[in-house]
Amino acid sequence: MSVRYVFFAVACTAGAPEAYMIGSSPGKGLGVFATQALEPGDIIMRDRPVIRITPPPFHDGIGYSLNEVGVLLRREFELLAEDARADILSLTAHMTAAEKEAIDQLVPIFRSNAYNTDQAISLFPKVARINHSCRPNVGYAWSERLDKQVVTALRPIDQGEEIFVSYIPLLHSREDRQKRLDQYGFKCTCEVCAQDTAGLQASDQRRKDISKAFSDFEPQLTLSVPQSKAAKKKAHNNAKASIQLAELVQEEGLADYYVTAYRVVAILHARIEDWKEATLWGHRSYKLSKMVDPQSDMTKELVAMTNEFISRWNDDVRNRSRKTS
Ligand SMILES: C[S@@+](CC[C@H](N)C(=O)[O-])C[C@H]1O[C@@H](n2cnc3c(N)ncnc32)[C@H](O)[C@@H]1O
Repeated sequence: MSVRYVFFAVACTAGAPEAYMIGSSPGKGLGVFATQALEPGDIIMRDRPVIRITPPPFHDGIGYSLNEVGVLLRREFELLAEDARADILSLTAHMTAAEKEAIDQLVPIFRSNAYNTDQAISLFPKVARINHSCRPNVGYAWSERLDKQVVTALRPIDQGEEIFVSYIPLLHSREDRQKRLDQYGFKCTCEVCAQDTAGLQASDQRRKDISKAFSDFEPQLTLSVPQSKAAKKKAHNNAKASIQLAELVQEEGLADYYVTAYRVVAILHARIEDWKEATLWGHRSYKLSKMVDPQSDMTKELVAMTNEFISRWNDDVRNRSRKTS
């Protein structure tokens, strides 16, 4: 990838060199690029919020009152030092014609760049430079303990490759994804959206199939083992089909969804008491979940669940060896 790098704001402190730099991304303004080859699980950046607000009440069908958000933002902004204010005002924002005329552009800046962080909404000056892709290569998680947003590689990334997150849920057709991205004011030209018609149709179909499989499997995601003959047969078919789901997610390169897909495969194999496969997929899901957020409820659930599968697998092996001896 040939990119003309624009070096700026690369903090050079003692310790490991930064794994990223901010540079120009053709057609997308600025973007974030890997300064070294990265492996899944490598942490790319930890960024502290420059502004964090607890949002006003959310009104169904309307959303947040922009006036109320504006007041909260202005209050926080006024407390900041000059350079922090300049950082915020330099961020890219999609604005309506009326907003362009307005003196206060904090709301559109926040809307285009902020992330949900537990009960709050936060603006991170470096994370805000990460562009969107419908096939992102990094994940992110808010760490209350560190007071930072942590960005982690989800798959191998080459030196110089651009880092992409996803701004939207991805299990939708290109047309539907574009509708959601309209609020950011750009037409997505990521590697998925830039494919030819045949490639796009295949991608849309895969995402539709993945989404359908997730909702079809949802009611089956309990750890109780089916008892009737018919239910057992269905559970075997589901376990088989869940492997196809994991393969489909991998084929589409949806690294954001690996944890969820592998968890489904693990649970559906537990329902047919295939403890070896349940353990294998449970481990896969856990490892990826831990990379992005070691403290998340999902990671904790996967530890407990996979340990249960291991213990069942152990029992199975012991029982079998008792029978044969
Ligand atoms: C959160 S900012 C990302 C950083 C931004 N490129 C910058 O220069 O500061 C979001 C804005 O980046 C641009 N952008 C992000 N992803 C893009 C994409 N896939 N294609 C085109 N523009 C994109 C859009 O202008 C969008 O409103």
